[in-house]
Amino acid sequence: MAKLSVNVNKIATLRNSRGGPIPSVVDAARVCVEAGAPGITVHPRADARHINFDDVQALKHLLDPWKAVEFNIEGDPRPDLLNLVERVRPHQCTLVPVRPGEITSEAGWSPDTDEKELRDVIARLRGHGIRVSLFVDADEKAVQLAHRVGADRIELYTQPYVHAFATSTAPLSETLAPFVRAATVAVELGLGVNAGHDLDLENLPDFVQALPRLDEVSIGHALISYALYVGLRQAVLEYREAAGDII
Ligand SMILES: CC(=O)[C@@H](O)[C@H](O)COP(=O)(O)O
Ligand SMILES: NCC(=O)COP(=O)(O)O
Repeated sequence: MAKLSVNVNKIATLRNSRGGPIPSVVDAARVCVEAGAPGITVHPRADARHINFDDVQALKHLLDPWKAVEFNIEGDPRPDLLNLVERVRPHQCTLVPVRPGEITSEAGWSPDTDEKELRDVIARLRGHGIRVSLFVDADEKAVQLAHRVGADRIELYTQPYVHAFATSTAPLSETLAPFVRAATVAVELGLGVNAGHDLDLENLPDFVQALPRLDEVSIGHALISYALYVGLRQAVLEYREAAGDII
């Protein structure tokens, strides 16, 4: 079983497409938590293509009274984002590498990333009581990096699993093996295990079932897209069930 954290980036994408206030990110997040979602995730990118800093502050205000709901802010460790995270004090900050011009996340932190910068950023955020997760590929060396730089958790970048799930003729166990191994190493090192990117109702159950530990899955694009057909409350209920959260 894994806790579902709903990424509401794409609500802001739709909102920004017309330049007005609707749909409301806060109203959408409220529907999610009222449907029992244990977490809300946002990724306020430098270009503010969807979630902006005002959204983050408004979500913090919404979620504060919901003591059982976690707020997760993702992003690259740029100064303005770190200052925002220090002001907002979310439960978790997920550090994600960002490549110029990317449409979406394309990979986790490389195992040969400069450790000092990451270690200093992580110590700064943890000093405020914020749990830090490091976004990594399913690579033992990247998991070991996360441990060396003092992260509390890893977040496994699941797009390679999703792609193989949809296209590969190899046994599913082969597709899952790197993720199982990476999660096993993480547990051995005392790290928590999160996962995310392109997960959906089809590929999620097998992934949740296979890993030795999975604390959280953050899901946005597929869930919000599905909600366009069935409604946001129903989408959250189905995704909670697919994540193994007993409804
Ligand atoms: C880290 C991750 O895989 C997702 O949070 C992704 O970065 C979402 O960003 P977009 O919603 O801009 O695609
Ligand atoms: N960390 C992954 C996330 O927050 C949502 O990714 P996606 O489901 O929008 O691909």
